[in-house]
Amino acid sequence: MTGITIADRAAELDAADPLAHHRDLFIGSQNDAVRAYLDGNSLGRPLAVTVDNLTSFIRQQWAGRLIRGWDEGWLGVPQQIGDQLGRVTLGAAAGQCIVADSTSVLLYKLARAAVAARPERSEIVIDRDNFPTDRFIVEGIARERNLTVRWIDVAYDGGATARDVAAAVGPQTALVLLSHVAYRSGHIADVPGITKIAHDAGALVLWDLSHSVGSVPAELDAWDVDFAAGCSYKYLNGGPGAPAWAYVAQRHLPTLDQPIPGWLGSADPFAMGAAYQPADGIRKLVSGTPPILGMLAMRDMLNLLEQVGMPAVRRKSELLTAFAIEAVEELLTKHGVVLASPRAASERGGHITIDHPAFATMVPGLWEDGIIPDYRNPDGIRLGLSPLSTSFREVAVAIEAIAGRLESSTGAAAVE
Ligand SMILES: Cc1ncc(COP(=O)(O)O)c(C=O)c1O
Ligand SMILES: Nc1c(O)cccc1C(=O)C[C@H](N)C(=O)O
Repeated sequence: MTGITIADRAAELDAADPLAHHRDLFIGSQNDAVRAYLDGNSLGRPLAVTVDNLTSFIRQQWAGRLIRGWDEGWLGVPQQIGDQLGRVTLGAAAGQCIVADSTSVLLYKLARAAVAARPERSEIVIDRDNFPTDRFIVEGIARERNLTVRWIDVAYDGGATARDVAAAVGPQTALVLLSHVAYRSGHIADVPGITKIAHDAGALVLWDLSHSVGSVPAELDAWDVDFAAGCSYKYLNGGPGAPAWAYVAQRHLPTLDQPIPGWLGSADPFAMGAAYQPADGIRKLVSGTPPILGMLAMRDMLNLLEQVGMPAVRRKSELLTAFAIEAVEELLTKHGVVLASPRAASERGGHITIDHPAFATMVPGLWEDGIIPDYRNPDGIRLGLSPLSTSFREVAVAIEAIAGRLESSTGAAAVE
């Protein structure tokens, strides 16, 4: 025992954090009623600048330009933000990313397009611990197209590995759908290694980047990824229900056959033509009218991420999760709490999960006390640490609060 408490360590780390001042840019970060917000991996905080930018869009663009706004630039916004996203955090050259729909709908469109591109093959590979929407969509497509789902089992504190995928793929694999960062354990998949294994088997890959985008940098072009999609309301701070984004590698764009051909993804929407003729580039993934208001907040966060740079964001993220693990080991392990996330920083994304049977009923009380993590079945508390808006102090406050509740429920009979 050094005599240094977890709260002291947090204060030291906050004082040494070169990114600490960015926290003040987020509305609510100084609100004392929320003592620790550790769910920015589910819904990021709003940036203050977003209030001004949304207000000015409504006053000047919407009210001022009215229907003329579409011709004057709104139709290009999904692709402009997509290009910025590609440049800032996805490692994707322009023309391959677009903002549209929800992540669920984009995963459906991309997975359907992928299996259509491998018509002679009969299997889709996915892991059993993938986020429910990913699994449900794969099962739905399998039913629609008479395909088989080949499931990969993963460890509770891990995710699908290259070895798992090598054992699962074969001449019948049309598509492998996996998450870059696992929504529960936070495990980072070996995207380039797994993509190569899938390609060597003749299959295509679709990566869900919902839990990495804006926190863990990606190199989609260099990793030779075929398709990717992800949420924008998590580390991209797009706000509740903000539209998702998709990536289609340039080489697939000419032949991509997406299953919801709508007028705004057609080559000449205002020709009001008799037959669907897809647009040339990534715009063919669009089906209907883009939700412009919903995608403006994400642009503000991308501007901030671009200014700070993803390497610095990732460094802070690694320090936050490392500190969270240190605090768990110091305060919670003695109460039987188990880390359900990888220990190696290089294998861990921006959140960690800790398991304990008491967690199933603990989270509502924590929320009432202004400590906001989330609960994930069967017995996990997930601590989501959003690099630019989470302080080390918040991590310490949350883990001390969890320790306090475990102590009172077990009569402080912890094993030292
Ligand atoms: C990994 C993952 N994929 C997909 C989704 C679904 O996103 P949406 O509800 O926007 O369709 C989520 C979050 O809800 C997620 O965490
Ligand atoms: N999208 C969400 C929602 O509409 C309500 C509550 C939570 C969410 C989430 O994003 C959950 C998140 N994808 C997760 O990993 O659990």
